[in-house]
Amino acid sequence: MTSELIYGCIRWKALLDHLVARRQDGKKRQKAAVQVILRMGLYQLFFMDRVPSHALVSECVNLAKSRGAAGAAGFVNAFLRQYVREQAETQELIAELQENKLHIGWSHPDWLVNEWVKRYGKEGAQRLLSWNNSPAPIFARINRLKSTGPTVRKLWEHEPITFRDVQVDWCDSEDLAEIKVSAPVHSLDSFKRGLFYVQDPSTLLSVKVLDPQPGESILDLCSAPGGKSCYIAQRMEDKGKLIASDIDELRLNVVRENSERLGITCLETQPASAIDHILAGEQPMTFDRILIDAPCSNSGVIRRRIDVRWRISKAEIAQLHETQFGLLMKAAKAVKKGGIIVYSTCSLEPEENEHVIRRFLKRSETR
Ligand SMILES: C[S@@+](CC[C@H](N)C(=O)[O-])C[C@H]1O[C@@H](n2cnc3c(N)ncnc32)[C@H](O)[C@@H]1O
Repeated sequence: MTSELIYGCIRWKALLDHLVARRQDGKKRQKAAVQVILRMGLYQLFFMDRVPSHALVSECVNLAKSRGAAGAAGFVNAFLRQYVREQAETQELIAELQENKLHIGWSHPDWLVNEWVKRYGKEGAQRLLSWNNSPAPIFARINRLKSTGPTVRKLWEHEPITFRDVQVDWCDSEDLAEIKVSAPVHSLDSFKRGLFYVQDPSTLLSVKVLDPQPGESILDLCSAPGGKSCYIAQRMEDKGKLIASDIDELRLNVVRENSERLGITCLETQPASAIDHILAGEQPMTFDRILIDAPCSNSGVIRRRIDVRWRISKAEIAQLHETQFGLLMKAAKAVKKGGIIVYSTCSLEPEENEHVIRRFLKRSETR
């Protein structure tokens, strides 16, 4: 309930702030604490059905009193009560905003919505915006290096976890399940024993395309926290050499923890600077296959990374394009003749995807 309230207020911030602002009569914004309390009240009223309206109003008033905004308690009370009375009209207003002012109605940055409407049309953009605002399920990938799908499912029957099978074209259905856990995932014995990894099925697609084979040498250039590296190791049957690299050395610790928990032995972590060093040598080491799971705006995973929409900007996307292009150039130096490079992002923006590839191919043609 608490996390739903926090996530919901972040997701729907622009719409909730619009509902606050239209009652302000041109006055200045509320104090930060009051604004947050109003958002929480409105979110519960319009998006959660578990809290009776009288209870949420009195909770918000108490919060104002206990959070140094006692002077605003009367205002919070009157403000929320008016919305309780006008609940039906406000629902209609929200539906109208979702049709005609998409960035407010679906609570996304204006510039991003404009890009998506241009690219996907209004209906396509609305579907994407609505998807981004729906809570994301949790998935488990079974670790075949330690167990099998049926064995792990049997064990789960004795743990606080429910599951259902998941079918995708690019993965064996035995390997995937959607899970609901009523305790922290890391407290489960099956998790501690490394029998599964929490991972969205979409993240496995680039590894399937990479098609790593046992005995090969593979470089994962941007590997932290290790989701794809660990799946690469599984597909290599833990045989061969897998270098998991990243610019962030602290996050490489997490790759090591994950790979140890999953019982992987073919993986070795290396900071990005070490890869640069290897490539600068007289006879640089080269790899059969390289994955570049590039740092990106994450505009394609806003459903899961709920704060991303309020952090990304056009300028940042342009900067990311440069980093992504640089990584592709680095991979080109490190791949064996006839080897394979897979470039993937979690972004929907062409600047981070096809524009990077086109620039790379154009440059390669002229060499
Ligand atoms: C999308 S995440 C990788 C997710 C990872 N492949 C997984 O499946 O768990 C991108 C990673 O790129 C790393 N990164 C950013 N700039 C980098 C660079 N110039 N060289 C190498 N890694 C970089 C970030 O630290 C981040 O961990």
